[in-house]
Amino acid sequence: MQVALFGGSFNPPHVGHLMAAHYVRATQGVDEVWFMPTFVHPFRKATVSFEHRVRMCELMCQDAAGWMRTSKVESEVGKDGRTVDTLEFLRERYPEHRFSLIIGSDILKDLPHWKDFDRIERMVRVVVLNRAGYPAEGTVGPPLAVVSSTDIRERLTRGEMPSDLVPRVVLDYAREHHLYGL
Ligand SMILES: Nc1ncnc2c1ncn2[C@@H]1O[C@H](COP(=O)(O)OP(=O)(O)OP(=O)(O)O)[C@@H](O)[C@H]1O
Ligand SMILES: O=C(O)c1ccc[n+]([C@@H]2O[C@H](COP(=O)([O-])O)[C@@H](O)[C@H]2O)c1
Repeated sequence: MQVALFGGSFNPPHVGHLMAAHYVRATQGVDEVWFMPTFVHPFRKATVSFEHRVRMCELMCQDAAGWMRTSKVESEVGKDGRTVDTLEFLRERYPEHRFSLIIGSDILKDLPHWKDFDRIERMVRVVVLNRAGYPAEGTVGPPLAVVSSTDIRERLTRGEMPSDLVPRVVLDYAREHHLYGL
């Protein structure tokens, strides 16, 4: 089975992530897309708890007939959240799967600070999505969705309800658990 891994903070997950997963499944020859919320972010990004972000991703995946999944693997690797270590762990756990890694073009600038990105490229196919506002060479597909978790958190802080940017089930969960000042 071909699996595309989509790591991120997902704080909260939004329609940009959803569109990206659909795009990859539709065009990149993969059977499944696995969202992998960060447990320890290598750059120490502050977020709501891992459990809340996992639950929001699970809710976002629930309509996708099984091909879109949420993995808690980052909490099992037991290191400092480096993607290369997660890939090693997954390859050992699922030797029968072929993995690829999805990243948005906004994080190309960070790659020099990643651990062993050259090794990652040797281990898996890296699919760089063309994130709207971050044009770069080597990306695939059209610009995707002007939406970010930062913008959503800011809107919520201002008392706006970004119901066109966040899946309804995710927003309902955030409201129920009083996340992001709701
Ligand atoms: N709108 C989008 N289009 C394409 N890729 C995206 C989009 N939003 C996020 N991504 C990609 O999804 C992955 C996880 O992103 P993340 O969870 O950090 O979302 P974000 O919206 O960038 O969050 P924040 O604003 O908090 O940094 C990254 O590889 C990122 O590049
Ligand atoms: O491996 C690394 O060194 C590394 C450094 C920074 C970020 N990452 C991964 O990049 C993914 C996207 O992160 P972010 O900041 O966009 O939420 C997420 O899966 C992180 O674990 C990985």
